Amino acid sequence: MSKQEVILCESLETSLGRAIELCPHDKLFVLTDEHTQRLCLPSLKESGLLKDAVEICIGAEDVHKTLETLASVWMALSTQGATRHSLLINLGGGMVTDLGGFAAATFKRGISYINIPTTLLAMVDASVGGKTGINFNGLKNEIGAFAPANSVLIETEFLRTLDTHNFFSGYAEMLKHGLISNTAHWAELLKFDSSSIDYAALKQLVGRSVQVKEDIVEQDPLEHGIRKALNLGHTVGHAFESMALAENRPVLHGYAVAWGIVCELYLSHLKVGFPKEKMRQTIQFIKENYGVFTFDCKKYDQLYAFMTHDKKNTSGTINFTLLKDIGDICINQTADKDTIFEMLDFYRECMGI
Ligand SMILES: NC(=O)c1ccc[n+]([C@@H]2O[C@H](COP(=O)([O-])OP(=O)(O)OC[C@H]3O[C@@H](n4cnc5c(N)ncnc54)[C@H](O)[C@@H]3O)[C@@H](O)[C@H]2O)c1
Ligand SMILES: O=C(O)C(=O)C[C@@H](O)[C@H](O)[C@H](O)COP(=O)(O)O
Ligand SMILES: [Zn+2]
Repeated sequence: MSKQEVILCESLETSLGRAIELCPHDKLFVLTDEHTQRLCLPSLKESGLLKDAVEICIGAEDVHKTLETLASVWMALSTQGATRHSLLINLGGGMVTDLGGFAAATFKRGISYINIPTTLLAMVDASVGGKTGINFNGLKNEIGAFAPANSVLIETEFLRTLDTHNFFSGYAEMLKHGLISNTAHWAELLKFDSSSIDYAALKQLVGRSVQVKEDIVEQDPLEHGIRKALNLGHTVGHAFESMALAENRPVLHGYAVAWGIVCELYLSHLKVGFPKEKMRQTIQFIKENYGVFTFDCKKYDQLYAFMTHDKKNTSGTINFTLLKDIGDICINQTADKDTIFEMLDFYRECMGI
């Protein structure tokens, strides 16, 4: 898989002009969602680089990361003259870069695309590394492909319009990157002052966080091994997210991951000795900033069933990525049903539900 270019932009206009030049094309398309069309596209159009672009706009949020929305993007490309030599620019959060990336990967068996992430989560995680796809059959990212963008252009100025909930959603993936990298990065993340954001400092943090992901993806682009580190918190987090979708109370991805990290740090402590004090500090940060996903023990079997669909699983065994310590990653860890239920008991006890 070709290594993609990830740029922490000083000038988005300059970086975009160069990225477009690197992708010779016959027609240009720009995919936004209904919010990024209003909030992010106008500043991009001022550059003149998109003057001939065909705009495609889809509904916002994960509830639109569906086959129906994907088909609408395929239809727009097909009816508005896209060819195998056309170029797609995805301007949005992870929903847009996941769905748009998969649309690009599948239209005429694949066209080039550029990601311009506009949420914190997309900047540090979703837009990088080539995981694309949609939710299907009530399951997160059930359909998709590994298809990296040609270029990823990170412009942190877009974060100035991002609401607090979505800021913290992305921050959860940064916390995950801190936990899988080193104690200094983890400690820095726990003490960031989110009440009055220093955007220059945030840009540096974004750079460090996306580098953690880039380094892992470069070692294992197709998730045969160490890339499973990036899935810390997701075995449980995706089950929470799928249950929330099924109960029509959708939660932001990062919140599900944060609550999943509570569970999987407990499992890490129980099975591979993750230090209790670091677990306590991390859980305290999550409790203070992420609220709680509520369910009772009658839901354990359904959560367990969701976990059996996790793409990391092999031969029917639920797979977890755990930590012996910060930065000390244990992939391909398993737990029996009783232990998983004990983990869910711990979550409910420590989150007070
Ligand atoms: N492919 C990957 O490696 C990867 C990694 C992490 C998450 N994901 C996926 O990413 C999705 C979550 O991404 P997300 O959190 O970016 O959600 P999102 O794309 O739904 O964006 C969240 C909300 O923020 C709005 N928004 C976007 N940019 C904005 C801006 N600059 N200012 C104001 N509002 C803005 C959007 O319109 C939307 O309403 C999930 O589907 C998750 O599964 C994928
Ligand atoms: O890039 C990866 O690898 C990740 O696991 C990043 C995750 O934060 C992201 O949510 C990803 O979409 C989850 O992958 P999945 O294979 O569990 O769907
Ligand atoms: Zn994630």
